Amino acid sequence: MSQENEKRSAAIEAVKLIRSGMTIGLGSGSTAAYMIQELGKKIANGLKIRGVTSSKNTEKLAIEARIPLIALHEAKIVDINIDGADEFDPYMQLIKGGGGALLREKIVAYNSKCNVVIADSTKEVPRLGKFKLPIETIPFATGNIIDLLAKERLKPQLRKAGNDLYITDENNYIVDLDILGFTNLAQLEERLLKIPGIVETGLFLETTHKIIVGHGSSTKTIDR
Ligand SMILES: O=C[C@H](O)[C@H](O)[C@H](O)COP(=O)(O)O
Repeated sequence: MSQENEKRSAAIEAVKLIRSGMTIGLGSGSTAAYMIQELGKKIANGLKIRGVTSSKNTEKLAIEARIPLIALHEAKIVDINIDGADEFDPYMQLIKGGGGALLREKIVAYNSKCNVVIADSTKEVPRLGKFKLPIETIPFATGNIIDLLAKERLKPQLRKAGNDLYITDENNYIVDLDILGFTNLAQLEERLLKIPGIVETGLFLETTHKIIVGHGSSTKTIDR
């Protein structure tokens, strides 16, 4: 329960950054869901914003919260993108994609002026990698990608949803990798993105400007 309180506190703190007229990137996951709820309350009280969603699930929540939505291309550039993370380290590097939304999330982050991450205190780690790194792969290539990455000591696991394979919003697969033994994350990212069929990785190494972490009943803010 306290983890949920921390998520909610971080989300509420992040929403304080939002002003009328802004275009907001709406992240995915349980922490982002608190932010969407909070934005919905502010909109009911007169806040005028537009949202760009990062997943089908977020789109559904945003519609329920009555947040006016526009397509990414209509927005061109997002003013503030608020999203969760599965892990963050002291260099503001992230692992994302625990919920499978990493591809659209990375696209929204790339097209945003300011990226704010909201998280509970369990997400803060000295070094990324306890959480398995999700990568999004094209189904046609996935078997060969798994064979290759197994040889590169990344212990690839094809993600399942119950008895079925997990399918992303872009109709791809997710493969989870064990990156604990890898210290040069930029090099790892470059290596992975060179393999045809890997569409994107859940490593967000340079995009984050601000992290708001729930700590007990308060929050801590880390700025770049
Ligand atoms: O694919 C999911 C996203 O990257 C989420 O932002 C991430 O998994 C964190 O989710 P949560 O806030 O539920 O821990």
